[in-house]
Amino acid sequence: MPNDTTMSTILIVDDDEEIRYSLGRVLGSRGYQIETAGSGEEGIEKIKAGLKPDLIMCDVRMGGISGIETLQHMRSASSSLQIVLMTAFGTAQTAIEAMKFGAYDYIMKPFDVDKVIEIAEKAISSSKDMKSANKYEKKVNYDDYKEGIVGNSPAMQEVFKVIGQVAASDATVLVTGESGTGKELIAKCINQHSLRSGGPFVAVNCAAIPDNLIESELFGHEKGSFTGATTQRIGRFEQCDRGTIFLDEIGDMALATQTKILRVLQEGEIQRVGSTETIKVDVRVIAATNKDLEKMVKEKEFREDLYYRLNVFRIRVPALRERKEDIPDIVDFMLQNLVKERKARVTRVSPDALNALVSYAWPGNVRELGNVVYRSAVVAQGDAILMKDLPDTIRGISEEGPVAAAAPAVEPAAVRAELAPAESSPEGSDSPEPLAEKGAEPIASAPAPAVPAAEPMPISLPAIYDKLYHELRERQEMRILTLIERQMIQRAITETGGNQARAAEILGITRNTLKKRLDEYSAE
Ligand SMILES: Nc1ncnc2c1ncn2[C@@H]1O[C@H](COP(=O)(O)OP(=O)(O)OP(=O)(O)O)[C@@H](O)[C@H]1O
Repeated sequence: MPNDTTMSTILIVDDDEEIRYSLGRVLGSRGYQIETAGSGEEGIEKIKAGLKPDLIMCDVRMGGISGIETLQHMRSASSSLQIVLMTAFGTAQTAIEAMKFGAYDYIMKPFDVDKVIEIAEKAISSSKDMKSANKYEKKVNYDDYKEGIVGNSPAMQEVFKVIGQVAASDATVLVTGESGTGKELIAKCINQHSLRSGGPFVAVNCAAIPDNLIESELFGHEKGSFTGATTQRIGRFEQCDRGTIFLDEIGDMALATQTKILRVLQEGEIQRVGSTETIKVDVRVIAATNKDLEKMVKEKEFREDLYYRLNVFRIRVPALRERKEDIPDIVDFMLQNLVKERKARVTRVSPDALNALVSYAWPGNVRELGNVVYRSAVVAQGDAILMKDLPDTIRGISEEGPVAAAAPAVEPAAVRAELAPAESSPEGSDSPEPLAEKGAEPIASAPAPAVPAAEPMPISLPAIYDKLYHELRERQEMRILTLIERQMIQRAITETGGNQARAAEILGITRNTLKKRLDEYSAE
């Protein structure tokens, strides 16, 4: 007998009286209160009349409106309702539709009694989690954060004060902090509040550009100045005349280029590569680094004079683990953003999931948090992220055993926003047949190719892979899927140091399939 089923009600919607009876008996014997309806319309009427089931088990094919239509109606009536669809005719289309419109699960008739009970128990427990997440109110007013920087912690308030002090001046600012803490956001914010806000803001990641190209990138070049310079090129400094240039990862800049940056700061002029002509530029420089520049100066890896020039004002952005109290607000802000920008249906986080997010150490800082929130919103089935939707590392489960939390969790304050339309929300789905085109078994893990602006993510992302699989198959673009699959396989091989058994395990395919694919690639 499951725990605490006394208050749990299951509504069975099926036009087959026998199914209503037998399912009702099985679930009733587990202590659930059973309600039945002989059609989708009758089910909807019962909900309208005030019935509040914890779970609806609904047939897909019925006389009158279909199970999918019933699901859509009921979803819009209550976001925490869990709905399991049942069918004797399992097609890929129906399964995809069911999950897309937010079914908790999809089961085939004839039923395996144990399976039905297991699904019902899980769905009801998930419904309870969602209800408990319901009482939380929206934490942040999205429109108050036009700059996209959220943070009420004393540490971030200090950062905001310095931004306010330096913004209006033309002073050079050095922003320091670990990767993903929001240094670029802060640079943008300084620009927005400066007298140059109408001018261009150009960000250059110095670490991403090879040493031999960085000067041409920053200062431009003349035609023929080096092999490959077939046309004249205007550099970033010239492009952002009267604006602000953000030199990210300045600690990775070669000493020769550092000298030229110093000249811009001192003289306000540049020379294109291959030219002796000096060009005046009016550019404010904001630089950022996650390196210890003082140490680099001591070790003669960074020019001391440039360091002093850049360090006129310094903003140190605290790591996320130093301002855990900001996490609920940032999560709320990110979810509101997902609802707004991507029509996500997830608007909340259950208290225990939020607690786990707050407890985690976030080595990748806010960027990592953003990736986790997005990933979890994709796999979440209702309108709330639950504990089960979080990656294992955040839940404290890793291959090495539980992950130590960096600091005690703050009181879980959670997040709530207005209900968003569900149509184009990110879907989680149990793909019935990924890789079916090739007659192989599904790959259950993937990087995050469906997330345009996201950063590199762990490779175990079944829901995103599945979503992509169905979308691409619908558009008959299996070639793209093949390319993605290839990337996944290569990444798994690299990450496991060439261990095929482990790579196959991560990818969720057999070793034979992996071998077959690798043979195909090497035959090309
Ligand atoms: N306080 C914040 N509130 C909301 N979102 C934030 C905050 N700080 C950072 N982000 C988000 O986190 C991501 C990383 O931020 P950003 O690129 O500014 O970090 P960074 O420190 O410049 O990273 P890197 O050192 O790798 O260049 C971005 O998507 C940004 O919008």
